[in-house]
Amino acid sequence: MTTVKNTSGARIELSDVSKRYPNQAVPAVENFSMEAQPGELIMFVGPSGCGKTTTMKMINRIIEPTSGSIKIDGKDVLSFDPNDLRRHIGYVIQQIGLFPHMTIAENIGVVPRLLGWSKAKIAGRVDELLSVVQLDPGTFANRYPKQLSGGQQQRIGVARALAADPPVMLMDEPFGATDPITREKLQIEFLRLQETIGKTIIFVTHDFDEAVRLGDRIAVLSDRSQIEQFDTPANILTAPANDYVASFIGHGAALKRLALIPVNHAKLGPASAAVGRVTVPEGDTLRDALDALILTGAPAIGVTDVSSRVVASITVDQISAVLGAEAIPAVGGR
Ligand SMILES: Nc1ncnc2c1ncn2[C@@H]1O[C@H](COP(=O)(O)OP(=O)(O)OP(=O)(O)O)[C@@H](O)[C@H]1O
Repeated sequence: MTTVKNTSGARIELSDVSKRYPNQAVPAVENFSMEAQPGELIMFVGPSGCGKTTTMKMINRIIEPTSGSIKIDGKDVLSFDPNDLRRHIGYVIQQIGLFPHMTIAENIGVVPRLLGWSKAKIAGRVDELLSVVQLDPGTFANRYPKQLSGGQQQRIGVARALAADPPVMLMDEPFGATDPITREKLQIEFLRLQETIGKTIIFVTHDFDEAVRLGDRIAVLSDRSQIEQFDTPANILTAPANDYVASFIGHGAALKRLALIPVNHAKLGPASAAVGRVTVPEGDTLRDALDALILTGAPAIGVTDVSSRVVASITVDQISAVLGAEAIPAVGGR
């Protein structure tokens, strides 16, 4: 399960939660139960309309549940004042929602201002958060949102959600509107950030690859937010609970699993067997190694240690062996 890390997160418990919108024959969410541990990054993944967003928005009461209970660190969310609750839960959405007439610094400072922080404390926090999301405070603090790229705006959205250091973050397709390269960059940065902040995060996505890349655990949801499987990415890829989950994973489950396994988990060959100049660092994934082997066409490539010395070699067969009996799917599949 989840690796132990620093956490400033809270436990979230949803018990038997249902939501029926007015005049709807079927509930949007029916008897949903789940627990997220402090510091866990939980992905909700499922097709459009299955109830992911409704389920998530009930946690900060943007949508009120029809029945069931939701607790944060044991406290029922219905016992909070809704505005107070929302100030203590970071919220990041795809449309970003930055205020166009406010500078970046003012945007990030919105919640701290509402909480009555001093100007000096807010300014310090803004600088700190801009650095955390890898934007230079001197360059960006006084710009307006339209003077930033989409990826930069999305980083500001994350910084703003973190401003008051909330224990819980809700993220609704936060990187959905960015191009694939920016998206991957944001995902990697976000993972690095979560390593240090350890929030409890519920993250909604359509994209199974994103769920695999980011999640400590993934909830695969079907209609009415029914949980088809709730487990680690590796377990879901290795043993999908049913045909629904298997079809959601799609083709190339083996390749996705490779993206979770470091090169040094394979039984490597001697450094002397490496052919050509292309190498792969031992901390990279088997997916990276396979890509490099396919790209070069070499029978074996070098594996390097932290000081970039070639210390071993790796072949396609050695990668296959890690996956056991599973065959590696055709090149090009993902
Ligand atoms: N305000 C509303 N009134 C009535 N029905 C609604 C309302 N909001 C959502 N629904 C319905 O509830 C179901 C779940 O919607 P929800 O937005 O939670 O799904 P989702 O999985 O997040 O979808 P998407 O990925 O497309 O955002 C859908 O059938 C939707 O049409």
